[in-house]
Amino acid sequence: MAVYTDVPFAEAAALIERLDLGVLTGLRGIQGGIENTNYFATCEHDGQTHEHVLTVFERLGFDQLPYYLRLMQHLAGKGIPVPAPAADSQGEILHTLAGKPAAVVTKLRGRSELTPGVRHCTAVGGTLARMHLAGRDFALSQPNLRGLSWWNETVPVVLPHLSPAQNELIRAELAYQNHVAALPAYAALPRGPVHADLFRDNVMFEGEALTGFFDFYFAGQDTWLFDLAVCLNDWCVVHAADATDGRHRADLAQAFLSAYEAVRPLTAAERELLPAMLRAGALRFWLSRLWDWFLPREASMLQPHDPGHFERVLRERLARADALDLLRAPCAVPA
Ligand SMILES: Nc1ncnc2c1ncn2[C@@H]1O[C@H](COP(=O)(O)OP(=O)(O)O)[C@@H](O)[C@H]1O
Ligand SMILES: N[C@@H](CCOP(=O)(O)O)C(=O)O
Repeated sequence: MAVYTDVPFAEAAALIERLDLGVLTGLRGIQGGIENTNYFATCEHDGQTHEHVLTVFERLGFDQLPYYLRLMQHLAGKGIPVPAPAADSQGEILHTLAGKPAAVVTKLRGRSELTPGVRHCTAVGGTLARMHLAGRDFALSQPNLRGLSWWNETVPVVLPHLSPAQNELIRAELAYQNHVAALPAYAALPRGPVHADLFRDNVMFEGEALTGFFDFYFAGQDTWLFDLAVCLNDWCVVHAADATDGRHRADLAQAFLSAYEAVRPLTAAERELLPAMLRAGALRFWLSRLWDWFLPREASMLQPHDPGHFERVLRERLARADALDLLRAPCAVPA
């Protein structure tokens, strides 16, 4: 559980009232998450009980946050299932709590599915493609702040903590990703606002029905293919306690890709660069997990994710050409 900032109840209640969300009756720190402080806020409004999520942003500042919150507002307005930020009477959706930026968003129903099946992957793949298309006319722009520039800055910071073999792997992969980013095929990739962290724990389901994507606070302008690769690395792998090496599961990967392509078929450049982006997705999360592990912040309670998992995923993507061939195979696109 990550609760970096203890929000006084009275301060939260005043914000809830200002947002016309009723009377705050409960405020519970949320388990899970590593980036921000999150609370469930229970409110009584017109005799009904509603739940919202109150987030205090720990690393992101007032400059970057409008992008994420307006993106959620934009997507929600287009019917994509994402939490909608609550606005005050002036239309402002970015607020201040305990001296830090804060937001209140709608709580999604259901729970995350950590051992997804084909139907879950189908639902996420299709919704991801719809989200990409819905983001095309979003007016604001902000780079993916955990993209290549950040990798170039952060690899030297974590290098002193790595073994010689890890050192060699991460430097080689960084060099490869810089090379890929300079390719004409990379320049040709379609792009727009992407979630960039759409892991299993950032999607809610009721049974097999998807109720929404959340945690947009790593979103940014990037290639749609990178977003897809991040998902394939997390959703479509063997989810077993004894197999945490990131091997792809063909049925899940094909279901995810088919559903995605039923909405938006991949371009030739995307097919060519999917293996490179799968590696990029693995590097991105290996690096951020190393950074969180070796350079932790103060927190009331904090469980950093295991960096070793994404080191294994990266090694797996490098070693198993057959897994990449599987993903490059043409997918059935309904007429
Ligand atoms: N809009 C939401 N609806 C329902 N639950 C949410 C919502 N936002 C966050 N949560 C809950 O809070 C937990 C932590 O949120 P998350 O955004 O992943 O935190 P962090 O940004 O710190 O990584 C999630 O696992 C989920 O249970
Ligand atoms: N998904 C990332 C960590 C980001 O944390 P989140 O709880 O905000 O998704 C990872 O698994 O390393």
